[in-house]
Formats: sequence, structure tokens, C-alpha cells
Amino acid sequence: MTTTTAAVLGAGSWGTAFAKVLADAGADVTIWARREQVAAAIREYGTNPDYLPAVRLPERVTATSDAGKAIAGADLVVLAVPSQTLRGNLANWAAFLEPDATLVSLMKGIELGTTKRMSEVVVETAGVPADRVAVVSGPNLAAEIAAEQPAATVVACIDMARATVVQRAVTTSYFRPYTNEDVLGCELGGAVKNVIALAYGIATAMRLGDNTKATLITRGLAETARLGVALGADPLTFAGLAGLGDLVATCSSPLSRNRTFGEHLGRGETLEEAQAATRQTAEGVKSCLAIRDLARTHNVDMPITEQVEKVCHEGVDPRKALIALMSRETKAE
Ligand SMILES: NC(=O)C1=CN([C@@H]2O[C@H](COP(=O)(O)OP(=O)(O)OC[C@H]3O[C@@H](n4cnc5c(N)ncnc54)[C@H](O)[C@@H]3O)[C@@H](O)[C@H]2O)C=CC1
Ligand SMILES: O=C(CO)COP(=O)(O)O
Repeated sequence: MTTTTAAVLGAGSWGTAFAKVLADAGADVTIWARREQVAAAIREYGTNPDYLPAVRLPERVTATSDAGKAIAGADLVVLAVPSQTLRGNLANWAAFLEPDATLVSLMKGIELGTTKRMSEVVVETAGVPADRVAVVSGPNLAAEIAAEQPAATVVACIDMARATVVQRAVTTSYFRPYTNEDVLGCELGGAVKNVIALAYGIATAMRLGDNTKATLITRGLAETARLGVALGADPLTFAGLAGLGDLVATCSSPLSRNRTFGEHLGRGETLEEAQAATRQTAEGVKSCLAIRDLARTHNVDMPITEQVEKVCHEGVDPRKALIALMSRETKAE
């Protein structure tokens, strides 16, 4: 069997941990880091000092700050930058892609303005057919994966043969990928769970109990599935790893940036204060706007998302948001 050559574009926590997964599965991996300083540290010391300082990367992982060098010759091109920056970045990278390279999106966001999913942005910006784009999504907190704690995930692609190739390329003793054809459902599950995790973080900071939290998870999943079905996703996807699995992991974990961000808001901080206090990407903060717009366009009721957007972007007090949620008209489950 020939060795997979992979480029991981983005040296944040998930890009770095995913590079380790690929290398542990046998691939030769080049990480692209925006800052040469980070690329040099990975090359010289085998660690990413900014994001996963305690994790030793396998020898098969190298790094560069020259995206063209990383992409040229790569069979798998893994995209791991913040969602709202994908379009601009990929426009610069597309020219370096090999003719049959598979593009793998790790990103869990919806584009502001266009309300497009990341795979849609990839198809549009890189000019590749949708069957060359795969999505990896599931309960995959980067620090836990980097510590080799067992976890499963989903590799979604409309081309099952390609999904299987990606699945093989990322299977290790601690990382177990399942294939799925429902790219739309997997991407929506990944993006909306970040918004629900913001609500969960707010509830945590407000010292609300387990009944409240279970209600948020369950009704959060209900509104995710409602949007998904309206857009054509398979409802079963939301009961799987990329739906319920990721929602539970993200809401329950203090490692989650979205939940942590929500805790800042729940303590009464403004959006700016919460942003200043947290350094890493909390995708739900921006995506809640795009998801709300998507829901309104398709006449889908997403009450938790609506209130999270109001707390984040309209300065609504979380206590008022909670009252608004609880005083809605009662209905059948
Ligand atoms: N961290 C995690 O546990 C997981 C993250 N994800 C998703 O992976 C994606 C990437 O997230 P992380 O690696 O966690 O983010 P991060 O916050 O750890 O790192 C983001 C990386 O992107 C770089 N970056 C920031 N602005 C940029 C720009 N304009 N252009 C190019 N690069 C830029 C940063 O320097 C950094 O290297 C997100 O969509 C996130 O939702 C998915 C699963 C797990
Ligand atoms: O997507 C994740 C786990 O699957 C990571 O969630 P956060 O971005 O909230 O840290």
C-alpha cells in the first residue's frame, strides 16, 4: 500500500491533534502554520507550543508556513482554520491542489452572510466537485484525542469510496471513524452544537441544575434536527456521533471553548469581555447569526439559537433570555 501524503492547513488545537492522528495512522504529514515561529517549533521540537505544548508529535509530522509547499503532492488536504476565514484562505490555496486530492473539512461553522456550510464553501472556492470533499465531525475534543483517549468520529462524503479512503487514513488504536453519506446532517450537527454549548455554558455559570442542562441538550438536538430535516438531512444523523455524540461531549466538557465562552457570558460579561478572556476559536459565537438566518429563511423554529444570538450580539441579559425561552407557548413534543 502506498503511504498517504497529507497537508493539514491550520495549526490550532484540532489541526495539530488531527495531524498526529494521521501520522499515527501511517501518513506523512505537513502542517501549515500561519506564523513561521509555530512551524519552526513543530519542526525543531516536535510540539506546538501555542496550542498543545504537552503533546509530542510523531516524527512523520513536519511543518511549514508556506501553504503551497504543504499542499503540493498531498493526497489529503485537511482544512482546519476558523470557519469565517476559510473562503479567503482557500482562494489563495486552490491553485496548489493536486488534480484528485481529497479535501477534508474539520471545521464546525456556518459562513456569515452566505449561510453556507464549510463543504459548500470548499466546492465554491476551490472549484472542485462535491464528491471530492469529506467532512470529519464527532465528539472529538482535541486535547483528549491528542492524549490518545479512545473516541469515535464520522467521515462524511457523498462518494462512499472516498469516505472509505479517508476512514482508512485516520484509523488508529484510539480514533475510530465511521463513514456516513449525509454530509449536510454531519456539518449541521457540528455547527449547531456549538450554539447549544454556549447556552449550556451560560446555564452552568448561572448555577442551573441537571434538569435544565438535560433540557437544553434534548431541545437543542430537537431544533438541530428540525433545521436538518428542513434542509434535506437524514434525521438519524442527529442521533449519531456527529449529532448527539458531539453535542453531549461539547456541552459536558470544561475543555470546550464554546461552553467556556458561554460561562463568561453567563457571569454577566459582555461579548468583548468574553472574547478578551478566551483566546481560541468559539465558532458558535459567529455561527449563531448564520444559523438563525438559515432557520428563518426555511421557517424553522430554533428558540435556543435565537436566544443565544440575542445574548451574544444584542446585549440581552441571559436571565431575560431564559424567561423568554420558558414563557413560550406550550406545545406537543
Ligand atoms: N479544538 C477542538 O477540539 C475541535 C475543533 N474543531 C473545529 O476545528 C476548526 C479549527 O479549530 P481549532 O483548531 O480548534 O482552532 P484554534 O482556535 O485552536 O486555532 C485556530 C488556528 O487558526 C489560525 N487562524 C486564526 N485566524 C486565521 C486566519 N485568518 N487565517 C488562517 N489561520 C487563522 C490560528 O492561528 C490557529 O492556528 C474549528 O472550526 C473548530 O470548530 C472541530 C473538532 C474539535
Ligand atoms: O468540536 C469540538 C468537540 O467535538 C470542540 O468544541 P469546542 O470548539 O467548543 O472546543
